[in-house]
Amino acid sequence: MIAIVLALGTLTAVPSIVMAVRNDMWPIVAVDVLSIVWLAALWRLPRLSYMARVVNFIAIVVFFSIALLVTVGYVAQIFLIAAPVFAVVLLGMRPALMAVAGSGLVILVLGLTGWARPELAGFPHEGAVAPILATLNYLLVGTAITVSCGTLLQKLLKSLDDVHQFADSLEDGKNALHAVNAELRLTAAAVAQLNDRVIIARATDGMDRPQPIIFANDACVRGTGYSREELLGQSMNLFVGPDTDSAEAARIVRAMAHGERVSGELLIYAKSGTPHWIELDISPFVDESGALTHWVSVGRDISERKKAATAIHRLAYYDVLTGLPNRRRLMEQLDARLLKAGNARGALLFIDLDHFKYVNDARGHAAGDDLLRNVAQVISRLVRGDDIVARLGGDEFVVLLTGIAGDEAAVAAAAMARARAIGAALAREVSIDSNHYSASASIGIALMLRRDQSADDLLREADTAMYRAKANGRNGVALFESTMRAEMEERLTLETDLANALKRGELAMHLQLQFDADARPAGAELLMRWRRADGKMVPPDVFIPVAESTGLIAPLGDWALHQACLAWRQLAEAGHAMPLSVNVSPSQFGQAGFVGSVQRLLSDHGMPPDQLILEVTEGIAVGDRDGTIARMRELADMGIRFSIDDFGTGYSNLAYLKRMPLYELKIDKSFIREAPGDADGTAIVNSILAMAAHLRLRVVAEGVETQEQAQYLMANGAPHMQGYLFARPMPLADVLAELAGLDEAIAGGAVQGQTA
Ligand SMILES: Nc1nc2c(ncn2[C@@H]2O[C@H](COP(=O)(O)OP(=O)(O)OP(=O)(O)O)[C@@H](O)[C@H]2O)c(=O)[nH]1
Repeated sequence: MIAIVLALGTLTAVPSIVMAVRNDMWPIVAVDVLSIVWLAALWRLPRLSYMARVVNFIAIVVFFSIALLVTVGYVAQIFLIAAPVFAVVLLGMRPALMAVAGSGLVILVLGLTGWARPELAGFPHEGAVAPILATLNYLLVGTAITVSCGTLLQKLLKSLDDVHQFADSLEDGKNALHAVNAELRLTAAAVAQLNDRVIIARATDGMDRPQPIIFANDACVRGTGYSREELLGQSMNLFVGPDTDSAEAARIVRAMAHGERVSGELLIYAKSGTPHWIELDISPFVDESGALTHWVSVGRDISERKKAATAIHRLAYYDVLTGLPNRRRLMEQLDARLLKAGNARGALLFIDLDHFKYVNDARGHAAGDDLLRNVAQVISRLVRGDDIVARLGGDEFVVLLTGIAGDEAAVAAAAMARARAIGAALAREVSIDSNHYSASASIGIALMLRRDQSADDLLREADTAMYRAKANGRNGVALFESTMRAEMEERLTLETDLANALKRGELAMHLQLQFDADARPAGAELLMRWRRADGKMVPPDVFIPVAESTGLIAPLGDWALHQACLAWRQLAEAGHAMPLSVNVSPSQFGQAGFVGSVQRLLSDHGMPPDQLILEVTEGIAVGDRDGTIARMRELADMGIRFSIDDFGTGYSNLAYLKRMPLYELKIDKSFIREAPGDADGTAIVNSILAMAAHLRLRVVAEGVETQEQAQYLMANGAPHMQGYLFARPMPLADVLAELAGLDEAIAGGAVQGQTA
């Protein structure tokens, strides 16, 4: 502003100075020059503060005005008004009003002193009236102009302020919009990146009309195989396929029709037609007025979870080897059938392969498995419609025949015919891995006749009939008859009684001495005896299979080992320490911790490991052969010895036998019984003895009952002998007495006579 005033001032000052010089008005020249120089100085001194510049500037204006008033006359008073105007602009209202008052005072003083007298028409030239009136006029107009300027300026500033504020708020709004925009982009990016499938569909009136998809994220595009363009505008029904559960889909649509959030699991289809399971959550989206505008569907692929659940279900309900329903599934299905059967007739067939363990022994477990799979297929091919085939375990299969019409006799006849057909089909030779097999089976039949028959009853009846078929010589069919019920109940009682026999102390351990070629006691086999509470003895060949089938064999086996340790101590204390043989069943041997528990027992009782002989059967290596052999080696490394019991009755795989750390073979009594009279029996015994010699194994011949048998054995390898000829199984006390008697006899030299 100073520059402008300086320029304008210089512009007007030049003609003024020229005129003043021409007319010799040198004070005017001085005033003009001084004002211009002052202004120029002010312009060129930028380091002056704002206030100093303003005060100097207003001072120049006042000086210039006063000088003009004095030199030119009262007419120059107009210049004085510039001071408050500049003041109001540059300093504000209050300094401006002070400037008005100050310049009014200047006019009054100049007027009264006569330096610049106002000439007012009608008023005397002299006196104070004209200066006072002129001053008042000036004050009035000056104040009006100053206040107007000030107010105008304030309004202007306020407006400017408002404009600024508005601009600021506009800026804030813009920033906020940017933030919202960024957030939206972030959310969209996050949704796009989600592994869950997100679909947004526009809600249209009525679920019968399609709800068009307006958004589908990348996961949805990837998972369904449709491009985004193919998805947009389509209805979510696009994913429904032939195996989609229509009831579940309808439930979801119903909930949507009510505007409700809904979740569920659905089998949906990709564009390629591949089905997969989706866990869905569909939520309604409403606008501010509460109106439903969109559906947001979030889906997660749960195919893997479903697959795992199906696998778990299969494991729980189906047999892994054959794929047939297992016992649990069979029992559930049986229960369900019996419930809704009403008067419908049916029959349950219990099929057990004959001597299946020979296949395992002779051809190996894998061949046994193949045969079981083949049996499953053969039986499955022979059933119809609603019939059920299941594998109970081992070599046991069950068939439920349904829909048989007629009275009891007709149902029985039909069931017998079907059972025989199955038996005949199984007997047909099959070739597995270039080996030929044919299976024979014993089949028991129970008829569904009574309404009160439970699944357990039916199965037990069929099982009992199957036992009868086995007892009748195997490879046959037997129908359950009410007379067998007593037998079945007897078996049931046997199971429960056996479970209690140990606790009640009904079991006893007898020892049967074994003799060497010089007829000296060389060891003893421990044999379990069970006298029931009613005093009746139960033979081991009756209760041992029961113990095996019920799992009681494990605690019984532990008990037997414990008894062996106790017996050995007593024998040793009586001066007759000798190796004791204990039978171990495959299931007991296969128990985790068996090795450790044997080791503990021996050390607890101070029995040397080489005094314990574990008698196992050839079937011990069925299943995990390598594991069994490794376990045998572990025990053998401790010093424990192994004997193969009933040798010759199974189809032993000699290659495996050779890998076992064996000490002894026991020739089964059935072969000894036939020697030396029967040529076949004798040949078998001879070859076992030769093989044992070849393998450097000790041999014990079981069941030696006659002098002829003993002499024959003495003449053919002279194995150890066990049998009634020498000693019967007896309680330990009797054995101790017998041994004491033998000692005396040997001392008396009478032993020769006994063995001659
Ligand atoms: N290969 C194979 N064998 C099995 C399986 N489960 C059980 N076994 C064997 O199947 C055999 C069943 O034998 P049992 O039914 O008791 O006796 P068996 O030899 O068939 O004789 P009988 O039934 O008296 O005619 C046992 O030796 C088991 O070890 C399996 O999954 N695979």
